[in-house]
Amino acid sequence: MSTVEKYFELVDQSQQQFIETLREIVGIPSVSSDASRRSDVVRMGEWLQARWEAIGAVCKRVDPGKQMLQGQELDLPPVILGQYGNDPSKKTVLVYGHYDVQPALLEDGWETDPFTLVEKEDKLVGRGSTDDKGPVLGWLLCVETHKQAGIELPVNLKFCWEGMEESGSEGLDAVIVAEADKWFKGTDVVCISDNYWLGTKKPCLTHGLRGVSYFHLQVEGPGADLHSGVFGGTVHEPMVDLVHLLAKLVDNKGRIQVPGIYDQVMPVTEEEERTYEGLEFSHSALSSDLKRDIVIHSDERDTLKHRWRFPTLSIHGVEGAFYSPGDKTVIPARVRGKFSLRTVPNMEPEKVAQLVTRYLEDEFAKLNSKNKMTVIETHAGRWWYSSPDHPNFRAGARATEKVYGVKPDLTREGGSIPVTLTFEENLGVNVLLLPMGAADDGAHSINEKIDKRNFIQGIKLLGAYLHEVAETDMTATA
Ligand SMILES: C[C@H](N)C(=O)N[C@@H](Cc1c[nH]cn1)C(=O)O
Ligand SMILES: [Zn+2]
Ligand SMILES: [Zn+2]
Repeated sequence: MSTVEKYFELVDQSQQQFIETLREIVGIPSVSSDASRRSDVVRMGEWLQARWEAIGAVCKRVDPGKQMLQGQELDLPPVILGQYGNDPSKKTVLVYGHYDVQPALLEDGWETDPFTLVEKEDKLVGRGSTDDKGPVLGWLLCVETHKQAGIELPVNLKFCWEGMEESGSEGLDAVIVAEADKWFKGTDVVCISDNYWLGTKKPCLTHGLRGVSYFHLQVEGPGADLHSGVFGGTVHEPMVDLVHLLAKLVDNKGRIQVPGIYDQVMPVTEEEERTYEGLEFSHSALSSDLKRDIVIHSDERDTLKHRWRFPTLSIHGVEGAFYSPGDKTVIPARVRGKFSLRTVPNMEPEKVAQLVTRYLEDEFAKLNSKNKMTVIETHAGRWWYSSPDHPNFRAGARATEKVYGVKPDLTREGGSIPVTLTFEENLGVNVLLLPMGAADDGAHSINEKIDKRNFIQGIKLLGAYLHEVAETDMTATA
C-alpha cells in the first residue's frame, strides 16, 4: 500500500471524529460583520492556533489593527500565520483560508440552528460547513492524520488563516505585504480551498475569481422617523428616493445601467469560448438547486459567462427601513441601500467607484429632492485570473484523479477572494484554487451544508495534493 493510500485509509477510519471536530467549530458563531460576535471570531482564530501548535506548528498571531463597526471601535480579528516543517530539501506550500462566516439567523429560514452542525442523510448542515470552516479544518485534519500515523508530510506547510474575509479582508493585504519576505519567504506555491464545484458530481480546479466593489447608498431626510398619515405627500421621503435610485442601477435582465461600466470589460476571445465546452453544468441542475426556474439566459454558456467573466450588480438590502412583521405606518428618516458589483478583467475598482458615484449623483439631482444623498464605497477587492497551465495545477489535477477517479473541470468562480491576487503579486508564485464543496452547498444562504462525501474526500484531496506537489517540478512548463 502506498503512503497516500495509507493516508486515505486513515481518513476513512476517522470520519466520525472529523465530523465531531467540524461540529465543534461550527458551534463558534464567528460572524465577522456583527460587532456583538467579535469575541467569537477571535475565539475561533485562537482555537485554530492552539490546535496547530498542539501538533508542533510554529504560529505567529498578527493583530492587524482596528476597525469601526456598528458605531464601535473594534480590534480586527487575528491573522494566524503558521509553519509546519522546515526542511530545506522539501518544497513549501502556503495554504490560506478564512475562519469567519456570514451571518445566520434561524428566522432567515434555517430548518435548524445555524450554529449547531446537524447530520441530515448525507449532508452536514451548519453555517461555515462549506465556507470556509470545512476546508480550513480539512488542512488541519490532513496534517494531524499524517502525524498520528507517522507518515512524513512530504512538503513544508505554511498557513494563513484570517477572520475578516466575509467582510472585505480588512487589514490582511498589509500583513501579506509586510510578511512577503519574512514569514512567507521560501513559498513555492499557494493553494486556497474556498470555493465550490460547478455542479454536484465532478470536481474542478479554479483559475479565476471576480472582484467585488461594495457600496452603501445613504439617503437622509428628517431628524427622526415620521408618521406617514401626517407627513406622507408633504415631505421628500428618503425611502422613496432610495428605491428610485436602486431601481436605476440594474435592469431585470441583469444589465448594469451605470454608463461606462462595460467599456472596461475584456472581450471574449475564441480561445476562451472553447473553455466553456464539456463542463459539468446544466440549467436543469441549476434550476433544481434554485428550487425554481428563474434563470435569465437560455444558453448555459451565457449563464457561465455572466457568472465568471462579465460584471454583475446585486442589491443586498436596506438598513434603517421597516422590515419587521406587521404594518407600521412609518416614514424612515435615514436609509442605507447596500449593493455590490462583481468586477472582471480589466475593470479597476477606482474607476468603478467613480462611475457609480457620478451616475448616482446625476440621478439624484434629477429628483430635485431636498434629502441628502451619500455614496460610500465600503470595500473593494480585485479580480484574479491566472493561466491553469502551471505545474501547480497539474499537481492539483493528479491529486483529484487519485481521489475522485476523474479529470477535474477547469473553472472560474463568480465569487471573490481578493487576497488571491495579493499573494500572487507579493510572493511571485502560482496560486491554485482547489475547492472542497459542491455547487448546491448554499454558501451564504440558509441551510448551508457540505456533503459528507465532499468533506471526507476533500480531506483526502488536500493530502494527495501535498504529495503530488512534492513530486512535481514546479519550474517545468507544459
Ligand atoms: C468565494 C468565497 N468563499 C466568498 O464567499 N467570498 C466572499 C467575499 C466577500 C467580499 N465581500 C464580502 N464577502 C464573496 O464572494 O462574497
Ligand atoms: Zn469563503
Ligand atoms: Zn463566503
